[in-house]
Amino acid sequence: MLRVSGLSKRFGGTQALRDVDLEIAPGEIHALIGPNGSGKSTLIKVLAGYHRAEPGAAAELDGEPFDLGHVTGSRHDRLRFVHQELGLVEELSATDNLALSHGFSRTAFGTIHWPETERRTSTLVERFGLGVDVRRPLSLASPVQRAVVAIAAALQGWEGRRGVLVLDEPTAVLPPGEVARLFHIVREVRDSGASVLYVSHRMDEIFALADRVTVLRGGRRITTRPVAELTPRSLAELMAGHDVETGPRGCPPPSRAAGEAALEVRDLCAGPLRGVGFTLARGERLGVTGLVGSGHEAVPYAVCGAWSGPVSGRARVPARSPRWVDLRDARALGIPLVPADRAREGVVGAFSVAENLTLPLLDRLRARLGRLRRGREAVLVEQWVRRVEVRASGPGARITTLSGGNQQKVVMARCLAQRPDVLALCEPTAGVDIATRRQLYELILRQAADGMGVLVSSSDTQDLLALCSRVLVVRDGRVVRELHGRDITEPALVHAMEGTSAT
Ligand SMILES: Nc1ncnc2c1ncn2[C@@H]1O[C@H](COP(=O)(O)OP(=O)(O)OP(=O)(O)O)[C@@H](O)[C@H]1O
Repeated sequence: MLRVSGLSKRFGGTQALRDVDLEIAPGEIHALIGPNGSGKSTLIKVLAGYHRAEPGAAAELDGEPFDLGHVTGSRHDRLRFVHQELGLVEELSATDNLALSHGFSRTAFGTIHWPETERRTSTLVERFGLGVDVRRPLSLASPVQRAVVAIAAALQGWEGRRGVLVLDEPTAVLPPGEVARLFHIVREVRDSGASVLYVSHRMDEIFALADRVTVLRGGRRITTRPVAELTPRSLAELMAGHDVETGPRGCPPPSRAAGEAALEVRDLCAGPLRGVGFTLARGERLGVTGLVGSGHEAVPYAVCGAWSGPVSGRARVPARSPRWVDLRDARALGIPLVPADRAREGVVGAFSVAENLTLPLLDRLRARLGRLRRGREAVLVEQWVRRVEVRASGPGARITTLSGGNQQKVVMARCLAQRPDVLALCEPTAGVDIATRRQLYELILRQAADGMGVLVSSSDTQDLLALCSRVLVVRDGRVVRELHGRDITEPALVHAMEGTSAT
């Protein structure tokens, strides 16, 4: 269905793709996998006509050649894309976003037929059953709902067509229940005769969904294999180029501290949350989880002062002050946040790696008369870039030129560089490859061992199993279960989230 050969792409000193070949068969789900920065998004952006390939590349779709050497708004109607950053206009509604690519329905007088346009949007979006309000601006929707709108936008007018639907890490912000729903849609698209190119870091997804997989490393195609011939371990080895541990991580070390509180929260109400309270000990890693809409993801935002809706409750960080703080002024608690939606909330796209990293530290780096001490800034940036192993062309590189996983490391470094007593994380490993995921886990565990309290909200059970010594399960806005140490298992978490019996 799609054949690409000799595809190379360079950005200044970075060779993002080297002579890559790719072939996708008709009706195939073809996975594309590789470590952060291996060139997956670049390949997709060349296919989409956003980047221009270097001379020598050739491509054809369903037997028709097309040119990868030009930048075009839309390469081919039979290549459809859902990009990592989703490509939505968040000030507009789902209806407007879908109409941007496929137009509005018109009345006989040529004016916009709103009821019909909205009905068309609802039909597409409701396949996912997430209750997206098709009239509200997408900035007010949840990350999951925005992902659904992006997928619906790509699927418009697709039914029964031959072509390739390209999904670049569509599940990065989707909780497990929603992933199953997405798989269903992806299979439906395949069964209707189309092919799918599916980029993911999650091995389980590739084994559950894909027929074949192409592995990229360092911008080169390492291999293309039927998934049935591989095991998670052999695939991880092909990705990393050496033997890799892929099994579930053993139980993380128990929390060092008992007693001394790092953070106390009482009567927290925000979004669906109805009076949540907990104490996080120094050195403890406390998880908060639940199904979509349970409210668990509001917890880190609310204690950092980053929740956009009304908040009530009180909290204190005893190491900073014995005083209780009204959660409407939660910023006074000084807790940094690693947010769920990196592109929207985590980085300033127009800033460099260094500027993104030192943004909250400017007071510390200011000399008399308010001038920034560039030398000190450079040393600090260099230390953290090395410590979290950020791969970038240099500290002055614009943050958006880094791969997703490397951007995540910069966000994490920015929070840790503040030397906080408490760190709050929301979906900390979304879009991060296996090796980087392990590095991030180790970094967090090390900081906790030094006494930092860690509050992590995640819908990814792997994160909770690898990081947490205690997990609060939230249902309908209340904590319904508390799991400790070895009791934190995948089935126990799922049963508690869903409110079903474990037997
Ligand atoms: N616009 C750009 N300018 C400069 N360098 C870029 C640009 N886009 C990508 N790169 C670089 O090209 C390389 C490949 O990046 P790419 O985003 O394609 O990786 P990826 O495999 O999609 O990573 P991830 O899994 O983290 O999303 C990286 O080193 C990245 O920093």
